Amino acid sequence: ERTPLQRLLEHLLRSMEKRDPQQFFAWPVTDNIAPGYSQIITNPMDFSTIKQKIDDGNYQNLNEFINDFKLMCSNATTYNHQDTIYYKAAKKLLHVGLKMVTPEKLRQLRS
Ligand SMILES: NC(=O)c1ccc2nc(N)sc2c1
Repeated sequence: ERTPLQRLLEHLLRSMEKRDPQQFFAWPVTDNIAPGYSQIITNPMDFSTIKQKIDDGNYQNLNEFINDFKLMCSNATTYNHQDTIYYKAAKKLLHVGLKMVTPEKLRQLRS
């Protein structure tokens, strides 16, 4: 059975995933597609891992979820050069995702 927090996080995750249509952030990045990734990025994160953590009841609050979202985006801006589609997508996704969790947006969800 879903706790209220799990239901909120599932909703936010689905909304964030919709803003990643190319699925750059859907799965863990492999060294095959991104040479040297595992040496450069010490704390990988992706939407499928976030989903599993929600399902496992791993997040104690909204901020822990937001921190993983920020980590996912910052990993992409760390590994990928500024002129890549991945870097640009990460910047946009971060901005859009954080707008979803403003107090105003959260209040609309509660009512
Ligand atoms: N999330 C990422 O940083 C990411 C995703 C996909 C991808 N595909 C490549 N060829 S490099 C790369 C990086």
